[in-house]
Amino acid sequence: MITGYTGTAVRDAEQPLLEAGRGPELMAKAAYGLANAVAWRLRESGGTYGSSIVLLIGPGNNGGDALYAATLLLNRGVRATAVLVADRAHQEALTSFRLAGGRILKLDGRHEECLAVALSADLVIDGILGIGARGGLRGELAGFVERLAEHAPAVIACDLPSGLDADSGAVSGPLLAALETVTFGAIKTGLLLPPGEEFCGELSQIDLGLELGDAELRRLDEHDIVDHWPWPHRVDHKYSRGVLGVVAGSNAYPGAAHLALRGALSAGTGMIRYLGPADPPPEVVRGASTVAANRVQAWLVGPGVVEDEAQQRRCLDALRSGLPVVADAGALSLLPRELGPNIVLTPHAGELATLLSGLGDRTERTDVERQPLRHAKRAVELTGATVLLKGATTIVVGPDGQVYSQSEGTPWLATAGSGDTLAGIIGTLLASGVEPALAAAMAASVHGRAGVLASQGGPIAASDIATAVPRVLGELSCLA
Ligand SMILES: NC(=O)C1=CN([C@@H]2O[C@H](COP(=O)(O)OP(=O)(O)OC[C@H]3O[C@@H](n4cnc5c(N)ncnc54)[C@H](O)[C@@H]3O)[C@@H](O)[C@H]2O)[C@@H](O)CC1
Ligand SMILES: Nc1ncnc2c1ncn2[C@@H]1O[C@H](COP(=O)(O)OP(=O)(O)O)[C@@H](O)[C@H]1O
Ligand SMILES: [K+]
Repeated sequence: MITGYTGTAVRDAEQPLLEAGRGPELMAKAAYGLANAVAWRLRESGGTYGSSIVLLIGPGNNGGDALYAATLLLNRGVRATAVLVADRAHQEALTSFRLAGGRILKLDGRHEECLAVALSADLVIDGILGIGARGGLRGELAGFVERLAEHAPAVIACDLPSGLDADSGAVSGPLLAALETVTFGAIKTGLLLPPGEEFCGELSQIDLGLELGDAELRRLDEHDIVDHWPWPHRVDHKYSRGVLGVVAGSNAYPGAAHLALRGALSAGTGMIRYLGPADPPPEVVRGASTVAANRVQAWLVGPGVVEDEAQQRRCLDALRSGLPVVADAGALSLLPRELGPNIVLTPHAGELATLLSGLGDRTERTDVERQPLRHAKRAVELTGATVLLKGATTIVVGPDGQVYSQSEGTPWLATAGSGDTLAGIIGTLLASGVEPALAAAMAASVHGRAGVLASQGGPIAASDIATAVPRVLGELSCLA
């Protein structure tokens, strides 16, 4: 499992060590880790000795880390130029850098020269701002970084890409996209959240020996899926594995029902009872026409439910049944005011904006896209439900505040019906008794992996995702 911590949590964890006078030791560890990562990249692109790096140095300790790292690299034969972008820089680190033979330039009005130097380097180290940043890059510096970013230089970010909000992943102003972000002490939550995540490149973490409390955010890996997936036992039968009720499809949109059912079947459900006008596949049992007359362990409601009163009534009945429910698509506009934590809502950014606006918080889709975690948390606060916000990175927030961020997918997953199969997988997990936030996060992970497996780099249809899910689970089961 990958865990994410806020900048504040990292600062708090550092505090006792700083008070004990161990600040220089922490910086030395951070710098050593950064220097190794840079050396590794330089070796990959032709060798360390004689190569050149340019450091963009801001006013705080982030710049200090970069300067100390460069001092180590100067001693290994790397040529290094520091471009000071603020009116001050970490003094001791600057002195070490200068004494080791580093060249120093000031940005101050000399953009053309600094740009030319940066573009001639093998690597640019972004040491402008770290967890002390407040807001994005501004003014003259923003203009310089914007111009440099247009040339897409090879960048390693020190702790985080400067201008990215360490806690939320929000991006305001220009940012240098990194090949790699070398982060210190703990992975900051903003590095695992959109939109900032897209600028981080590969993530590596340098251990500083900090004592951290509970993580703010988790990202499940394959071992977590193996540990928590409801693998069937030898003595299981279809009822013990869980029965899922599905209310999906309408006369206008029968296809969504098929995809949701295929998603649920692909994840290994014990049985499905289907309510709606579509013709279900042979593996699916037709349920009694009212929700109350069906014995199930969980419901999946909403895919393809549009302008169909009978189906909408069933969605509402399921939402009020007290059982775990995944509410997708059409069901998101039918929600009762009070929801419990065992209801999983699965909006994309546009649907979340509509949902929040309907609850009195006027929100545009772009607001959600700029700060997805904040808006997903707001939806949890207002509804009491578990919220899965879909996207290239899918975020799950549970009512107890647990946050998951899953990012296994491929952009080819952005295809009609893809969300219906995801809802099906969540439904199967809920029917098996998996706790809702974990069910949603595992489903997002497996859905993403299935997309990658089905795609092999090329386009996919939503049904291909469902076809790939059993293979993904088969491969994962080998790790068990
Ligand atoms: N605290 C520690 O013990 C350690 C910190 N480390 C490094 O220290 C960094 C944090 O250092 P600092 O607290 O000095 O913070 P930064 O290096 O992020 O710099 C913050 C300073 O930049 C200025 N600033 C803030 N927002 C700005 C903006 N939008 N535009 C222009 N200037 C802005 C302010 O003057 C602020 O004091 C971490 O990211 C990490 O790289 C590491 O050395 C490990 C140990
Ligand atoms: N760029 C992307 N990269 C990876 N996954 C994506 C991307 N865009 C969308 N997805 C995933 O594809 C699915 C799309 O769901 P949704 O928007 O509900 O589509 P539909 O309603 O057509 O089924 C979600 O699981 C989402 O996380
Ligand atoms: K930085």
